[in-house]
Amino acid sequence: MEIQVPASSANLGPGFDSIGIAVSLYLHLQDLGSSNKWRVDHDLGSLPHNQQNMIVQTALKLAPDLTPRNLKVVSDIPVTHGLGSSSSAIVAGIELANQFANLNLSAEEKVEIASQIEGHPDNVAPAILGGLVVGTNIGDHFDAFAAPLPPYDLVAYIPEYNLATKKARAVLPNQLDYHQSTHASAIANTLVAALFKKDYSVAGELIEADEFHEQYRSSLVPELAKIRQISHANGAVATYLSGAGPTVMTIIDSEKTTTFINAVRQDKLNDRIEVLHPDPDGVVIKPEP
Ligand SMILES: Nc1ncnc2c1ncn2[C@@H]1O[C@H](COP(=O)(O)OP(=O)(O)OP(=O)(O)O)[C@@H](O)[C@H]1O
Ligand SMILES: N[C@@H](CCO)C(=O)O
Repeated sequence: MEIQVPASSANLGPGFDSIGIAVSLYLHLQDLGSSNKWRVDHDLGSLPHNQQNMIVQTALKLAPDLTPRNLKVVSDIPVTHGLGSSSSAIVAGIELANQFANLNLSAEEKVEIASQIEGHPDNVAPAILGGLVVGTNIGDHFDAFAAPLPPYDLVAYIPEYNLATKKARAVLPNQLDYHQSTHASAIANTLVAALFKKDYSVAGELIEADEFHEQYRSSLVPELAKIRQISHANGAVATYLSGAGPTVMTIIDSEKTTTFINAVRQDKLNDRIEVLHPDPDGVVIKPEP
């Protein structure tokens, strides 16, 4: 049995902590059978190989008596880079418990549990449901709704350096001025309407009008301003900071992607670039090959 979880790109500008899209990079979790203690094979750097691994920790939160297993993780999702690596691990752990403890969780229950663990639904909800998702917590429960899939390429510029979400949240202000917060919220509300109406010209403008987080984080990610400028010159829909960064995401018509990437390279921006697509499926269970 293999569990496949997509990466996710959160915020889309003003959708801070509430909007995210599943994208075509994947974490694959293979079950290699039961064991006397938990073992997680992976080549993802310093992440734990034992019970402390976030995937196992999440599974044990749901099913504390789960029999230990040998697991293998293969993932294209860069860790601490703003593409939802922690959410992919949490969702894989929930699915692991779901499968081996026969929890029979519905998709809604998985979103609820994953959002409680992560604290906000913007990465976990698309990683579970697939596609573009808008959601938040109301009281003690989470609601999430799927919006139409944008028919564009998502070009991820992935700087080499890491940026932990904790560090990128620490630079945010403790308070926002009343008028600034109502305007920031109005921008986000109008973005959601434009996304559901598939008016991507207006949506692009609103994605770049964020007043919640990018201005505070931009000094941590100098590539954001540079790539935004290049994307404007190349007719992109919008460029935004993916999740907490440092990945910079550009939404662009596929016919313009190659020219845009060439322009990025000409500007001596030499880090990893991935041309991604919205993932419509979310977490998927695959039988043994
Ligand atoms: N494949 C994995 N297996 C186990 N734990 C993981 C895995 N990927 C990520 N993690 C955990 O998630 C942490 C990174 O989470 P963090 O929220 O800082 O970054 P991110 O999820 O990649 O970015 P963002 O939330 O901005 O999209 C890692 O330090 C590790 O603890
Ligand atoms: N909405 C979150 C996404 C990363 O977890 C943030 O920007 O901090």
